[in-house]
Amino acid sequence: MKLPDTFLVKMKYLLGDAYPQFLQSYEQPRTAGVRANSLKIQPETLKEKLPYLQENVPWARDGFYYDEKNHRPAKHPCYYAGLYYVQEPSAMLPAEMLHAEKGQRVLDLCAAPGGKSVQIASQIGREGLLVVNDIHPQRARVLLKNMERYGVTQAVVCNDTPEKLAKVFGGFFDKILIDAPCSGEGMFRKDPVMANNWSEQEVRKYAGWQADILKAVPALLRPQGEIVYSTCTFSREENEEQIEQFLKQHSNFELVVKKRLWPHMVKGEGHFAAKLVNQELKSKANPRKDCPEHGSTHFSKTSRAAIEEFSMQVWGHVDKWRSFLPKDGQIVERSGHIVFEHRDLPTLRGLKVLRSGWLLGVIEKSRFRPSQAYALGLPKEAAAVAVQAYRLSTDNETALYEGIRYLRGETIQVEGVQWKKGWHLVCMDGYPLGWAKGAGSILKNEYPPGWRWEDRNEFEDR
Ligand SMILES: C[S@@+](CC[C@H](N)C(=O)[O-])C[C@H]1O[C@@H](n2cnc3c(N)ncnc32)[C@H](O)[C@@H]1O
Repeated sequence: MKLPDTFLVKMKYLLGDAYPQFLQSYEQPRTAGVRANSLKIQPETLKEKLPYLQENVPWARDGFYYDEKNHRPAKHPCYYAGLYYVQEPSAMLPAEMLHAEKGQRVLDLCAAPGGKSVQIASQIGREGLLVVNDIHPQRARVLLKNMERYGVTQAVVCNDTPEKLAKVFGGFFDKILIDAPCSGEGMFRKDPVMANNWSEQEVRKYAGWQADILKAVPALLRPQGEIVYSTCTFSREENEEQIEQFLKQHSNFELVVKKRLWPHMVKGEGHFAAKLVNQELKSKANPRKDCPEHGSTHFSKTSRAAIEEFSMQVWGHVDKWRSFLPKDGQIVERSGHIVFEHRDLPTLRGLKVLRSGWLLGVIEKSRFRPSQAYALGLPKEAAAVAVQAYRLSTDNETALYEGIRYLRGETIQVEGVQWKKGWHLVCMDGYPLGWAKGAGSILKNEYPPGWRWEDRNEFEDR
């Protein structure tokens, strides 16, 4: 692999005696990993489903290595059910270091495509509130889809600047992850194109962006709150020097821990992560909004009746749909969209928001049409008690192929089976996968076009 000369000179200076081992690491294959989505499945159960998973990633409880030459985990129906994320093992470190707790309010500031966001979502569970943001509109859309695929029900997906977020979420967050855009030196083995694009000028450009992003962070954090700053690059300008500069400007912050993952020392690519804590006990400038006002929202009688009719079809009871909602929130209706929103959410006016909460579905001609996000955010129990369901399994080749046919959008027909009218929940191994509509001898496929099984997969992480 050809690496830029100036990069090698810098690395030699940075690593000293360890430089030859570092160079040797480029002769080794890159590493690949999968992380169980513990919102849906425990890592041990996932290992039973994907027996080719190897040992645990040492710094990530839910992460496993796998051999990417022989296996493609993203080509499996359970991947479409959101049971796991394909993620480079070192990229699992920052969210692990952030260590968010159940019920906390967390911001993932530079979040797309969302590998770390999904990891944080598992930590805070269905009681927490996760705001994820990315400045790039197209990447923010992929981020939204990933949040939906992984069944994150308590998320707000934004596409705005850190400064604008700070105006709305002053002093709001318990924890913030800043997984900054960077020159990607740690990813050269994974993505050699990045090595071709590297220059010292690029490093300086990213360092400037990182400093700008960090400026907005203190205003977003509550007193005693914590942040993790991370990159997948080696340069001091983008790592230690950013932290030093930040600490100089904000004397109330303290560095708690700093970690580098080197490809010659661990089984993973290069990464940097540092955790800082805001020592302030009280902030007058940014009082935490504990009593948020909600915008004018309503849930009309017609919409309620429509969702009850749907609930009757799928679960045999008009009120059953309510039992699958998280505790801390309310149903809101905006322009026919039925959304479950977290109780703590402030007014988001002025922000570019792609989604605030869990989109259950839309009202069309007085009928409720469930969303794909609704199916994937439902707990396993909702599939177990469904009275109208198409239950698929990965147990044998034929059943597995049936699942793939559903994911490709094909109409379902099973010899001798008549499907009741109305909505059916399609499940894979007991996990919700999507919706279909009964119509006598056929089950009409309602798996959305933008989500279908394709050979190339836009969701694979870097
Ligand atoms: C390293 S990537 C994030 C990877 C992501 N955390 C993950 O684990 O999937 C950095 C992201 O920051 C975004 N970005 C760049 N400048 C930004 C800014 N000023 N504010 C917010 N996001 C920004 C980029 O679009 C990019 O998606």
